[in-house]
Amino acid sequence: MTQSLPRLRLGTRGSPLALWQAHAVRDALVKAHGWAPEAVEVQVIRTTGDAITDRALSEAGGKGLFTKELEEALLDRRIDLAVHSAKDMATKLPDGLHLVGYLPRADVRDALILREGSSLADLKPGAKVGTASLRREAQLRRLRPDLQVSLLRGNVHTRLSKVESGEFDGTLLALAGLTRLGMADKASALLDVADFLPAVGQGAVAIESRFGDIAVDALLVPVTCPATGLALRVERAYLGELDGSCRTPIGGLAEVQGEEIRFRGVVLSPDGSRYYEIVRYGPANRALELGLAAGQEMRAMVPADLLPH
Ligand SMILES: NCc1[nH]cc(CCC(=O)O)c1CC(=O)O
Repeated sequence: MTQSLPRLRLGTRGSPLALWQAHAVRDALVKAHGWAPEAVEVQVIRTTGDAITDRALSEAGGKGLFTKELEEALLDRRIDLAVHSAKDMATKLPDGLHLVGYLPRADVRDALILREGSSLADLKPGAKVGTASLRREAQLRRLRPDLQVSLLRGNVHTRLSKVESGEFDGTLLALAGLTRLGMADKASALLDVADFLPAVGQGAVAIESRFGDIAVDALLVPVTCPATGLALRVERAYLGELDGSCRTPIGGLAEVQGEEIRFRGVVLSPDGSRYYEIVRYGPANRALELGLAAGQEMRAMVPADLLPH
């Protein structure tokens, strides 16, 4: 019997990181279903976020910049699934789309990449650190108010080369991204989540589909990681209660331990001088409620100049 190929079209951005993630989803699907590799086609779609390289993404409109064109392709039925870094996704998805699968989450920590040295303490007073993330900037300033933190955008390779060339003394990147690119050895230090919380969704690959496309969704059942899905439900509910516009430094991490979920969230002033933290526990079957309650509690605690009320 001949089969019409491909069975499934995956949409992805074209960055090396995004391609790695899409291929990981393809490989998992092919393995789980015993398909030929050609059964899953990876389609590269350029997004607005890929075209903007000269300013902080928070200034260019924040979340959604890396997903809009992929979501349009999904809605137009040009692809069947979109593969994303969960971290890059807005908390509100367009009508008709939902997240249906998650690969097992990688290490969630941020890595510090230094020109010289092996810990945050090795940066000299006044050293220049580049990042485009408000969350990383604020947490770094909180720990080291003496550092000069400035805008450094671009893909992982660009950022690393600006540290190597001496333009910056250091930068921060998600360890998960470095690892996927085979560059985990570039990490000079890993920042403990106890004093440096990752972004909501960091380290997780999320798969989006059209609502009601149950035949497609069913194909993801054997590849999706339930614990990662629960953690992301908590984190995304928390973030959704707060801001979503990317203009406030926000961190959040849910950890599933058996039947229980532990969530910790932080909000900071951009200069790191003000710091608000919340820790909450809840049963795994109330993940959404846990995230919503954490977000509401945080919102009640944070002054209006940090979070528009
Ligand atoms: N904002 C870009 C982005 N989106 C996801 C990752 C890393 C991979 C992940 O967190 O899953 C990165 C790079 C970075 O922040 O260093």
